[in-house]
Amino acid sequence: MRIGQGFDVHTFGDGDFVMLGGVRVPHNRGVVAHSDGDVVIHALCDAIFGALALGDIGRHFPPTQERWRDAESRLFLHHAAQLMRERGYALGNADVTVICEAPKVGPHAQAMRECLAEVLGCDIDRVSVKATTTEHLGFTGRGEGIAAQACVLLVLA
Ligand SMILES: Nc1ccn([C@@H]2O[C@H](COP(=O)(O)O)[C@@H](O)[C@H]2O)c(=O)n1
Ligand SMILES: C[C@@]1(CO)OP(=O)(O)OP(=O)(O)OC[C@H]1O
Repeated sequence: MRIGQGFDVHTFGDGDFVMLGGVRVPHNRGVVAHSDGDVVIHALCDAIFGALALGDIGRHFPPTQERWRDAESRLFLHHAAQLMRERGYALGNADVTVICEAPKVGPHAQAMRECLAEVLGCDIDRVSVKATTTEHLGFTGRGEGIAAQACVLLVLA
């Protein structure tokens, strides 16, 4: 078994939606990012890369490379899942927490779980998506940005 954790932050910027767990969530801001800025998927990728001791998302998809500009983050997760399988592991479970005052994640959590499970190639009951505010404290509390943290357990396939 291998355990991994990941964390990601993006600043809010111009726009009217944020990508979260592969789902387009309407919001009065967008995010500033090289890719589509999906903090859920970025944290999940880093958790998988961490569990496999394969570095981090920036090593696999350097922000200096034009080819990743506006990229769909589900491509990153697909790659992480492929590396996991190549090394003989399957996803035991993944647990993600989104941290922001808004948008509300709850109404979209099921769609995110469905999308993540599809990209990961696993049953939906292995994937959890939760959310919390920070009670108006800190950068998420001031609505300056959005964060996500993820934990994964990888089991021998
Ligand atoms: N962006 C968010 C934040 C929170 N939720 C849901 O609200 C519950 C209460 O949040 P607190 O920070 O006040 O504990 C939380 O447990 C989530 O169910 C949400 O959907 N989206
Ligand atoms: C995802 C990558 C892709 O170039 O860029 P960003 O979208 O800026 O996201 P970040 O969470 O900063 O991770 C770094 C990069 O790998």
